[in-house]
Amino acid sequence: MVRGEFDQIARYFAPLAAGAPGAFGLRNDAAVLSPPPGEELVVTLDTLVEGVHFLPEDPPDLLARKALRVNLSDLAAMGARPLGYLLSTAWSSRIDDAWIEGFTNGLAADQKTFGLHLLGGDTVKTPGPLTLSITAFGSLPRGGALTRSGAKTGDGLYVSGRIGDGALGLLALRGALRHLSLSEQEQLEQAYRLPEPRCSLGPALIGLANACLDVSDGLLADAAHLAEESGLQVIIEAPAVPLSDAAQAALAEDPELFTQVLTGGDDYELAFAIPPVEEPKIAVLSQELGLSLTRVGRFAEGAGVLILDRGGRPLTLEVRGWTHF
Ligand SMILES: Nc1ncnc2c1ncn2[C@@H]1O[C@H](COP(=O)(O)OP(=O)(O)OP(=O)(O)O)[C@@H](O)[C@H]1O
Ligand SMILES: Cc1ncc(C[n+]2csc(CCOP(=O)(O)O)c2C)c(N)n1
Ligand SMILES: [Mg+2]
Ligand SMILES: [Mg+2]
Ligand SMILES: [Mg+2]
Repeated sequence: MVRGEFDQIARYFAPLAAGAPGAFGLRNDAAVLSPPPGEELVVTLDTLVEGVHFLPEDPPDLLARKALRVNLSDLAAMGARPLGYLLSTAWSSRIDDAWIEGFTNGLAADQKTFGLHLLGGDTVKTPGPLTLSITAFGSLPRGGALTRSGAKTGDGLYVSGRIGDGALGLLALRGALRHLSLSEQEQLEQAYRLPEPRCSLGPALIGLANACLDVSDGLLADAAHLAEESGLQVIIEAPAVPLSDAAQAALAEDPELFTQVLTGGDDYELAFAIPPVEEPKIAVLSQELGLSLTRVGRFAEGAGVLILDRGGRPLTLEVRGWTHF
């Protein structure tokens, strides 16, 4: 069964807005939102399209959480803490009430985890693929935003967590990593379906990092964005790229998969530039957050991205990351 549009909003979406007074119970034309005193708003939007960003069989609760999390990752990349979000859903013909219930249960769980509420949105039906769009709002101390453009020569390039699990997870879901154990495949699939936005790390990097972004298109492509915006070259040491045990097992069987690790995307880790004087603080922060923060390279005079193998020789890769066109 599928409820009518307004019935759906009242039944499934209004409860998600109950904690946000400015959302008026989703019974008005727009929401009212103010950042905390002394802070400024940070806004971002990402869209997920079935077949492009997720698989038709992805469970609705995980998909909802991924849609929210990719946006939280962009807020974290700027150093912002989440405040709230708008949700646009274009339901395809296969979506029924049970599916929507799973979807909104996923949102409810992550609202709790990350401390934000639904503020409003839009519900439409589409003859095309299921399409979800979230606009997330966050805030940070006035003037504190991290950007992609501040890296300096000699800064270290760091990444959070592990790189490549998301991209390998998609391969696992497509049946391309059958040589791995079931638990290794599941670990990678989980990384693809439910990324971990680094919401505590981002704000902690204000005053430490000279530049920051989140890795969504692939480490090479996104490191190249940092380099370009900062007017520098970025040099990445391939052996330093942090890999999970499951990813290492995948690479042991097929070293060619390293290209996927570097360019496949779906990581939602932060990549950031740290000046040498601040580098000792990164180990402390890593301890405090219980999150590995790994130096994978450095910024130098020049342009573009250079990736070096174990012997310091440049690797040549045809692709750098995901692009839609
Ligand atoms: N259609 C658009 N209209 C206006 N701004 C856009 C549009 N598409 C992208 N942008 C802006 O371009 C910049 C880069 O967007 P992009 O989507 O590549 O970054 P991202 O969200 O960090 O990456 P990803 O989409 O892979 O998660 C952002 O500032 C974004 O707001
Ligand atoms: C089914 C399926 N096929 C391929 C991919 C890989 N992929 C798609 S978009 C994107 C970059 C981020 O998106 P955007 O830049 O649009 O925010 C990546 C890495 C996927 N996630 N699911
Ligand atoms: Mg985007
Ligand atoms: Mg981003
Ligand atoms: Mg994004």
